[in-house]
Amino acid sequence: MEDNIQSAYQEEESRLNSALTEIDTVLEKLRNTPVYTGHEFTEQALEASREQKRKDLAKLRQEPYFGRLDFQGNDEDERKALYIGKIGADREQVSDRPLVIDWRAPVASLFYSFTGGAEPASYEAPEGLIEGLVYLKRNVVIRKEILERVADTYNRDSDGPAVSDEFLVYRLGENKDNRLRDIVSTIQEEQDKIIRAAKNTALIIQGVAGSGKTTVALHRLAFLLYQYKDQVSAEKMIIFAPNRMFLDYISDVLPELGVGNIMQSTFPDWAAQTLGLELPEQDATETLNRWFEAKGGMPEITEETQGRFKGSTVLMEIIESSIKLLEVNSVPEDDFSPWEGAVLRRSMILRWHNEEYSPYPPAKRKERVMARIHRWIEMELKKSSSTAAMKDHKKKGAQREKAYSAKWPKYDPLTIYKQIFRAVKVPESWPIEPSEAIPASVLKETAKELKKGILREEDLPPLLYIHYLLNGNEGGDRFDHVVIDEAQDFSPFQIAVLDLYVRGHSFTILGDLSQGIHAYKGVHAWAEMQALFAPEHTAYHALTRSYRSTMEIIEFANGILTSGVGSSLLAVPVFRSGNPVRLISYGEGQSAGNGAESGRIGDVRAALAALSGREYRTVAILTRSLREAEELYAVLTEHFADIHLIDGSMTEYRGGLSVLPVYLSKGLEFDAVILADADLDHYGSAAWDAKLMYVGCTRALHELWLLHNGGLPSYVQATAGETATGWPNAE
Ligand SMILES: Nc1ncnc2c1ncn2[C@@H]1O[C@H](COP(=O)(O)OP(=O)(O)OP(=O)(O)O)[C@@H](O)[C@H]1O
Repeated sequence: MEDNIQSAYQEEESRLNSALTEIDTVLEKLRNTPVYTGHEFTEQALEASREQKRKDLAKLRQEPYFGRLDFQGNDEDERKALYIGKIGADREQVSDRPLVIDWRAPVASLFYSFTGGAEPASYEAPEGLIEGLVYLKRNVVIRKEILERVADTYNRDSDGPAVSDEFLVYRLGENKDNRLRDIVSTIQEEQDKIIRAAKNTALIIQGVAGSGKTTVALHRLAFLLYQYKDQVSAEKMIIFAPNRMFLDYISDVLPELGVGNIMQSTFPDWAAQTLGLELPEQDATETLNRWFEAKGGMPEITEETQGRFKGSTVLMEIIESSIKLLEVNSVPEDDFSPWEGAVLRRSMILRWHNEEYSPYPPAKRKERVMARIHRWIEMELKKSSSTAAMKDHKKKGAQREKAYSAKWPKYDPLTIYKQIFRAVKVPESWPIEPSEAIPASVLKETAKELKKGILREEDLPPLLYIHYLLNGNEGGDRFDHVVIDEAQDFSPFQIAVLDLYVRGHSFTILGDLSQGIHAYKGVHAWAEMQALFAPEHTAYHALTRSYRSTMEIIEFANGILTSGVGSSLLAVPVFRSGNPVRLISYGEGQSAGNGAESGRIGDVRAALAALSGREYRTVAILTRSLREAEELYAVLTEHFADIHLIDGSMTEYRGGLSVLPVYLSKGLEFDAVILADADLDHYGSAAWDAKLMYVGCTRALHELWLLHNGGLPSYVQATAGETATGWPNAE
């Protein structure tokens, strides 16, 4: 066995050396080609492509490939060793295979989809299905041109039948810094299917915590750009994520995959920009506080809860019928007379409005009709009997034109939204009625807030929809693809509005219902979103394997899901074992008798000291509320100079030691997590409390400690059997 590993290493080292020499030769040639600086278009394009190649090869040199697949197609005479890397590279001389195959190429899909066994394997190529035998699947770790590791995950000649997880486990065991990383070398079959799914489908993905949803979505973007290079462009793809700090956290993955320029935004930021509105900065934090800091637990959520109602397609229908009525009744009742003796009949204006300009949306239509009226006035002016009369008509005409325009409905989204909710007076001639379908409590509350100028996140989809119905898609440009991460917090209305701005329903919608801690506005079942699309335009995938955490942590978190959340969407761990989850009661041992800092604060501090003393790069303390995070931070910052508080207003994620409320930890991960106050005083017995705790526990990669005051929620007790209790050195 040793000998095999040794010879595999030598074989790969020699192949690496020859690959590097080949890259150098091509690079040298490119560098010696004089840079074209002239004005000839074709030459400029060639120069741009040479420059891109210079950059790609310089990058490729550092880590030319990560995998090798030996494959022999049924029609081929011999098996070929295919080397797979993040960027493809051709050979210097003409050859039957490239120097490096791009991981997104059809044949590279075998590297991910092949799960072992003696049976032939196949992949979909442009020329049809190619079938053959896989002989070897090998992972090769190269860093800065040095071969560090060779691991065979399948060898037809010597191994058992299945592809082994050994290399994956090695990769998962590494510590994390402050950035999400690419996973090209270890993409799993279930993930690969999503990454390579056809473009024009609204993919809805339910994935357990740590199943790689965010990572997979980013790889999918890179794949779509490769596979559909003539149809899509990075500038027309967008990722929606919950907050700006999360966008910062994921910002390295696409550049690592050689992809740039993809837009990244939060829904409120994009909506505000599209609407040309300035949103008050504190809105999101204020909303979070309202739900998460409420004493006595989460208020009850029903379909009449503001967020749920405003995210529903019921409101969409109300808006649609309101705008239709407004449109039908928009042309003022009277004929238009710019001055005595000149009359433009309403019937003519109606003809323009209802026939000639009917393809335009209402606001544009009004603009066209008013421009036509303006031209009519100018023609009429020419008929004036004298210069003095013309001057007089011109003045009167301008005034009456303005007054006539003011009689039309005000085609401004916010005004119409306020009218629908009766936050402003509605002119009698405009038939916007408060619909009986709006629950009285929502009507009252919204009118009150709108009068005060308060706009919440849930007001944005309806505003955008009104904007779209009034103006159409103004820029005319649509997204080629939209990714929505943490989609369980999105409402059906949000998705429906986005669908108006995307070509071919091309969505990747990812989330986890068990992490639906924003249930006051998000979906409660994926069917709510699937219902928005025709069956042929949507597909559903479930990711059940969790890659982030150790088996111990996953099993513990599964216990919370079963007995607290009441969910059967349990995570299947990769076989990676670590320390047991630890439950520590305040005041026992470590900090007892430590003066003012005995008990809770002393214990949190001791736990942080213990965990940050190990070889972890990121450690987080998760509290139930922001206030508690702030309080702990104030004390801990005296002892840990490099600790930081995450409070929802950050735009950058720094890694290291962090304190944050559990609801802001969603999407992030840490080597070690200390869940402070994991007790009944902070987490009630409702499913929502269990979801919060589930989110907190599943942030940990290697180590999870729960600190509490003795009274544990039943869903923690139910799983306590598989944990360790008390301080490690007290055992
Ligand atoms: N195939 C894989 N190979 C190696 N690491 C993986 C793989 N899939 C996922 N991971 C790792 O698992 C962790 C979780 O991934 P990610 O954050 O994308 O999951 P998620 O489903 O979005 O999680 P959550 O819903 O809990 O936020 C990351 O560290 C990621 O690198």
